[in-house]
Amino acid sequence: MKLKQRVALGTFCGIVFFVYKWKEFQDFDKNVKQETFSFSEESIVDQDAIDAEMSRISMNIEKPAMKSNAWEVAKNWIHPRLIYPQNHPQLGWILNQAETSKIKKADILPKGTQLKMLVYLEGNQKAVFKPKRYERDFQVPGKAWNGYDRHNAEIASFHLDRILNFRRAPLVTGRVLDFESEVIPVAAERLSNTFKIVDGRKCFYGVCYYCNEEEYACVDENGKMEGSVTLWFPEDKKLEKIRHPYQRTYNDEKKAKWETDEEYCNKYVKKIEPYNKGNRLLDVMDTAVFDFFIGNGDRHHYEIFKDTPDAMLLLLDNAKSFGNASLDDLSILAPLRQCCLLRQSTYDRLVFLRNGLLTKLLAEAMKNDPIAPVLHESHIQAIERRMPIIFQTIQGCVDKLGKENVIMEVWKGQE
Ligand SMILES: Nc1ncnc2c1ncn2[C@@H]1O[C@H](COP(=O)(O)OP(=O)(O)OP(=O)(O)O)[C@@H](O)[C@H]1O
Ligand SMILES: [Mn+2]
Repeated sequence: MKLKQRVALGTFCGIVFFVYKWKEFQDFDKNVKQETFSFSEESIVDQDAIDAEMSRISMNIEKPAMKSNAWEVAKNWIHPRLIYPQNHPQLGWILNQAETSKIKKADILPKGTQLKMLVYLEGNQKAVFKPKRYERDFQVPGKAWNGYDRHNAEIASFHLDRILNFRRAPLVTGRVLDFESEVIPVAAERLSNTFKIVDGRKCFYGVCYYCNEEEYACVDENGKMEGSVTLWFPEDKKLEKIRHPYQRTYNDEKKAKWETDEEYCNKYVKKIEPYNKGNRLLDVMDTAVFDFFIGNGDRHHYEIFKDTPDAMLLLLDNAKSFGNASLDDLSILAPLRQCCLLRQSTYDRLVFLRNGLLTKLLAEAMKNDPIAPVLHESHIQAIERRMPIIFQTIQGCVDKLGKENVIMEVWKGQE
């Protein structure tokens, strides 16, 4: 062989070898990716699924062709593990009824620590009215449980419950009351005993644990009082209050067990009923995700339907959320980080909703609420910012324990 031919052959073999090795390297890379399971993979955008979801979430106030009244429909929706069905085209109508029905009686609701009223709507439906205390752009300083209740947070959280498809929150709408004509004439004496006039405006301070004469809600310059209306559960659905296993001490000097021991869940929570197997602990995980999105650090207790087998953890009382949009309180995610469990359907849902769809749906859901815009833009941005933090937390668990030990539809308990 001549020198030129030898060089040509050598170069050719070199190229073949390089291409072979390069391909091998790429395949290796692919294998590694498949094995380690990473959230950075692009999710497939299914436009039909997105359109279907947009129409599921959008609200139509027209009365559907049916005989029953709105309260009956809402009552019949309730199941031990769901408050309303996945498809609920009647919701807009039901909430519109809650917004417009005549108030037959307004009373105090002495339960709880926060200012509110109990109203009786025409057609025998009770509802909780939480009044507006802050302007939308006000950022509540301090911790994720500080400040007064936020009526708009109650509304936004309900719609988030729909979008995440948890369906464990009672139905909520905004409502603007004309205090003079809608409340005063029907106020129970114990409520009107808490009425006062401040700077020429009608106000009430109610009866509750923290209620007092100096902390009141007032009408605006037009005599209107904005608030949220939460439909009361049917009387036969009695509630049982349960201490949350990740309850806070609300005391900087005193840490709760879960704050000092990352093994708290494995050592204690996973071993005791009702968390040792089944749905409850997975409900607690869903709630941690939910509360982290909304910035609620105040779930000291939760409620379930009493005497109900496999009862859901109700997402009742979400008013201490959407306070400070710049605060991402990671301690709210502690249950997820420590227990390292997540329902498969919740995980799938989060994958579907990331990359902006969640807040798009939320905007669609709330755009026609009577008190729209429900949330200040900063809170919408906060929700988007919190999504990748949730995924990082899940990824941390999966890296440690493997996907099959973290993400599951049913939890069978510790071996
Ligand atoms: N929609 C509802 N249906 C039935 N019961 C309800 C409803 N809303 C509230 N309640 C009952 O009233 C109690 C107080 O309501 P809520 O938790 O909203 O008030 P709160 O003042 O924020 O309470 P807390 O200070 O404990 O956080 C609840 O624990 C529950 O038992
Ligand atoms: Mn509360």
